[in-house]
Amino acid sequence: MADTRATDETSDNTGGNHSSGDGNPESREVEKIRDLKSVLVTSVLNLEELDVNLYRGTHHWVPRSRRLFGGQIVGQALVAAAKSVGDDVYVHSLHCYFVRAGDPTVAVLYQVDHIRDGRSFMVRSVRAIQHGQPILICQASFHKLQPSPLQHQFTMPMVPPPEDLLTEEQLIHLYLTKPNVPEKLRQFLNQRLANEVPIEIKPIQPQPSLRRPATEPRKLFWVRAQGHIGEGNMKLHCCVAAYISDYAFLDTAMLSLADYKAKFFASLDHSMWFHTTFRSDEWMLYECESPWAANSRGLVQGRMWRRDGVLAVSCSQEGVFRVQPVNHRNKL
Ligand SMILES: CC(C)(COP(=O)(O)OP(=O)(O)OC[C@H]1O[C@@H](n2cnc3c(N)ncnc32)[C@H](O)[C@@H]1OP(=O)(O)O)[C@@H](O)C(=O)NCCC(=O)NCCSC(=O)CC(=O)O
Repeated sequence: MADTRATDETSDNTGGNHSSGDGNPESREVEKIRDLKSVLVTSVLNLEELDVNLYRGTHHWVPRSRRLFGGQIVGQALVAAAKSVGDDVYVHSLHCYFVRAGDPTVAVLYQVDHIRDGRSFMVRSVRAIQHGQPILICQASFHKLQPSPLQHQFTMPMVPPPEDLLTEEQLIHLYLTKPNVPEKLRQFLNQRLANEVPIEIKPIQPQPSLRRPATEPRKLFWVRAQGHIGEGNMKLHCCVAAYISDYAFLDTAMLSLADYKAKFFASLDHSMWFHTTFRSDEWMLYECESPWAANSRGLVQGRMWRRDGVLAVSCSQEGVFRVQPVNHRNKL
């Protein structure tokens, strides 16, 4: 299982032709959009400095739950923490609790505490605040680069390259061209299309219908930030990865249960470990699995792979799930 190649990349696990664009007008349109600077950089993660160690963040996309997207709060908290450290240290891990639902109608304040500045490691604590109360507490630790001969990593799963797969959006368009799509499902899918989440996803095994069988709680998809970010700013790529890592992650735990839907679900905590350099605006394979669920909670673990097979980020999260049976006759 272990691959001692670790961070020195040479091969590409996905095979296939990796040139972007296939000459058709739709692909060219997508490439044009990709030339625009990512909204994650221009707006979502662009915090306003209010005072020393105090920042304000605003929102771009809000999920259907009408509570703030957890990835946005974690990403913004990491931006605030990273502003308080020098350019010679990089975030290597963060650990957060979502203690209250975020209110999408007001901005979020981020207050940074300097916990410790050591010789190799620096630790920061960030509180995200709305209405005078914390909605998230986050500890982030930063490390100087200290190369070592101790190196290993798991091997990236073999999957088709992103160029051979359709985006979620393209899959939905394709599905909607079919005759006899139930009205409720059509409405649901149209809502998905209206979603302005600044992330692109290409599922490895798409599930086109709401009515899916119970499966192993594991899924794989290619993911990247929408728009251009560019090389060079590793701090920023880590903050964008924090945003991305919470999207479509927690529902992995629901895959083992068919014929139920989550009446209420929310992430309780979120942890990340950053292993090496990567580009969050380039395709990364997100491997998500849930080793356990019971007692109205589920644990999910994720690995983000660079497409050359290097393990870039590991994540884990526990969520609360209140489920109820789906009445298919009414829904479809
Ligand atoms: C996790 C918490 C809800 C825990 O708070 P409480 O202990 O007060 O909550 P609670 O359990 O009493 O209630 C939560 C909801 O469950 C309902 N509820 C409670 N007991 C229940 C039961 N036995 N059966 C069915 N439902 C029940 C409540 O009415 C309420 O719904 P109702 O509220 O409808 O009345 C809170 O800490 C919180 O909101 N944290 C923030 C979580 C978050 O926003 N994470 C990031 C976004 S999620 C994300 O980003 C992932 C993603 O979207 O993919």
